[in-house]
Order: sequence, then structure tokens, then C-alpha cells
Amino acid sequence: MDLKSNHSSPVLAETSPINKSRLGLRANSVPCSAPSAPFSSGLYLIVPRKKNGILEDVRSPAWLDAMKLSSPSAKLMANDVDNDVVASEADVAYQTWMLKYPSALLSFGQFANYAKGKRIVLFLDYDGTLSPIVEDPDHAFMSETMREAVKKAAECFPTAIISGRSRDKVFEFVGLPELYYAGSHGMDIMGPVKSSSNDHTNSIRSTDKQGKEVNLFQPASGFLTMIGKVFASLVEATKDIEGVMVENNKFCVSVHYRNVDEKNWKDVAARVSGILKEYPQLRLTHGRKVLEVRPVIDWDKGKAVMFLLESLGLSKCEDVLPIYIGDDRTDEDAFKVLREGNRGCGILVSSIPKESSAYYSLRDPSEVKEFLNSLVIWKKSSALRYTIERRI
Ligand SMILES: O=P(O)(O)OC[C@H]1O[C@H](O[C@H]2O[C@H](CO)[C@@H](O)[C@H](O)[C@H]2O)[C@H](O)[C@@H](O)[C@@H]1O
Repeated sequence: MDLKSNHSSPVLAETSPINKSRLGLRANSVPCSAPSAPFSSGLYLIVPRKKNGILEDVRSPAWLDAMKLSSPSAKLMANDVDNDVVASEADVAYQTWMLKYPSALLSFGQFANYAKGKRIVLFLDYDGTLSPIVEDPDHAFMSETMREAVKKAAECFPTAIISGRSRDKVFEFVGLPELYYAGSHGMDIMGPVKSSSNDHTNSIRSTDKQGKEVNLFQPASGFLTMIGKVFASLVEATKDIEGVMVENNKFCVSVHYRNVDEKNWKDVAARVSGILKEYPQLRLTHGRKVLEVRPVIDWDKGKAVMFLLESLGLSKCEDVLPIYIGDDRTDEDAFKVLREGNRGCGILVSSIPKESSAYYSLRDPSEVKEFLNSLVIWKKSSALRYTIERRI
């Protein structure tokens, strides 16, 4: 795959196929799919969106509904526990949902069968996937045991973090230099210097904090000044609404309303939308109790996954199995890219039923950790079995 880009609209284009025999690859490919079962659409979390993902009209009730539904609140979950009937109904709904999105842990055997003989590449979202969702975005630390699990996984498989945060911030949280990092929803990628991707526009050779040579790809670099300005305007416009937090994620801005009184949510949305009227080159999307302002470019986490696979020289290999684990709406772009052509496998982290392009599910970050640990054990035992079989 060739990746051509300019600062306003990166475009993906196909080029000549990689010589498989040179790479020593097997010709056959086992598609990654999971069983599908009849599923009631009434169980999905429906968040109204336009086709392009932009929520435009803040006067529409859809805005407020989307804001309410954008993340399961702790209050709601505690109430469920207090109320046995509601809790069991929620449980039944979740179990039913799992027929369509089987647990990657409970279906680990089936997953391992798909993965047999394949080279796994791991893509991990950060917030809500490696760290639990907390009220203060600056305190979304991952546990030491999670860090250890990610570190061990990265010893077995190429591993990248793909986050909405700025790349520096997510690196600060994860703190593992052996990983690749993509911040700002994939618009700021620090990846390996391996392939033709180094020649792309907006792609420059650089060195990481350890002095290692890396490839820095920033398809939205032309937006840096604008993002700085819109960040300052958003801080100013929302400063009198208690609980609002505006976060500068370098190539995008997050306006958090998690700690804002619900009666003021509409006001937050109206003010953000008001500022954005002055910036037609920016768009608004919705995350977990957060409004995200980002450049209108054809780039997302899915494109970042493909870019990293290409940089690793693995985008055309049939024996490669990319796995993406994420919890957020923005992760759906990556799930879709992997689902297309059975490229790989998405795992949605969610404690409530949600429509997704992922194949599997995990309930929360603690299950993500368990899954990563299982992957490592499986990989090591397969390697051992292979060595023994060769000796016999
Ligand atoms: O792509 P991600 O790594 O999942 O980042 C998405 C956003 O995550 C952060 O916000 C979310 O997590 C916070 C901490 O748990 C929580 O307080 C907030 O309500 C969530 O939306 C981050 O602060 C954002 O900048 C990211 O865009």
C-alpha cells in the first residue's frame, strides 16, 4: 500500500503487491471472524450521528441524548446494583449482546485457533482500555500490573498505542519506550523507520526520547496554529461553566463535560458549536462525556493502523493478524478497517451493550489485562510446542 498525502487530505492508494516469497509467507489466510447470532437491535446503545460523524445541531434533542449516553455513568451502574430487577435485566441484555460480540476471554480457544501460525500485531487504545475512566483526565493512570502486561505483550508482538490524547501525554502515562505511539486520534504517529512510508509528505525522520531513529507522521501539521487558537477560544468561552475542562491534544481539542452539572450540558455544546462556526476546517465529534474538535481531514485511527502496518512492512502479509482493542467511538474506525477484507480483529471494551464493528468484546480494563496476559502465555506455549515438535 502506498500512502500519499497532503496536509489537508491524506489519501490511501494501492501499489504493487509485496513479494510474498521474499517475505517467506504462507499463501493461505484464515479469516478472522466470530460467530454471529440473532440479536435484538433494541439492546444497542444508539447515539444519533450524521453520516460524517458530525453532530451539528445543538438545538436538537439528539445532542443531549448523545451527551447523556456517551459513557455509562457510575451512578447509573450503582443504581443498577441496588435494584435487583434492573441489574438482572441489564445482565440478560449484556449476555444476549455477547452472542454477537463474544468475550475475547471466554472465546480465547476459538481466537487462538484463528491466530495459530499468524504474526500478531497489537493496537491498543488508552483511556477506558488500558486505564479506567476517571473523573479527572489528568489522573487517568494505568496500573503497574497493566503496564507489566503491556510490556510483556510488546516483548512478544509489535505493539502500538493509538490514542485521542496528545502523543506526549499518552507516552507519559504508558511510559514504555519499546512501543509505537500515535496521538491525536492517529494524527501524530511515531513509528518505525522501515518502509517507503518515510517518503510521504508530512513524514519526517526524527529521534525519540531514547535517541532511536523514528518516522514521525503528522498529516494535520498544517492545523497546529489553528488548533492552538481554537483551544484558547474554547477555554475562554467555557470558563464560567463549572466543571468544564478543555484539553489540548496537539492536533485536536477535547472539551470534557463529565464534571459539569447535567443541566448545563446543552450550554457547553452550544458554546463549543458557536466557536466552531468560525472554523469550517474543524469538525466536532463525540467521545465519552467529551466533545472532540478535530481537523476535517481524511485521517482517523483506522488509517493510523494501516499506516503503522505499512511502516512495519506488514500491511500486505497474509500471515499477519492485527488486533485492535478499544472502547470509544473513535476506535470504530480501526475496527472497520480490520473487519474490511478480514484484515484483523477488533475487540470492543464495554460494560454495556453497544453496536460495534468489533468482533469480540471485553468488559473493562481488568479483562483487557487478563486478555493480554493470556496472549503472552499462549504465544510462549506455542513457541515451546513448535521447538519440541521440531526436535522430535
Ligand atoms: O483514544 P483514547 O485514548 O481513548 O482517548 C479518548 C479521550 O480520552 C480521555 O478522556 C476520556 O477519559 C478521561 C479519563 O478517564 C475521562 O475523564 C473522560 O470523560 C473521557 O472522555 C482524554 O482526556 C481525551 O482527551 C481523549 O480524547
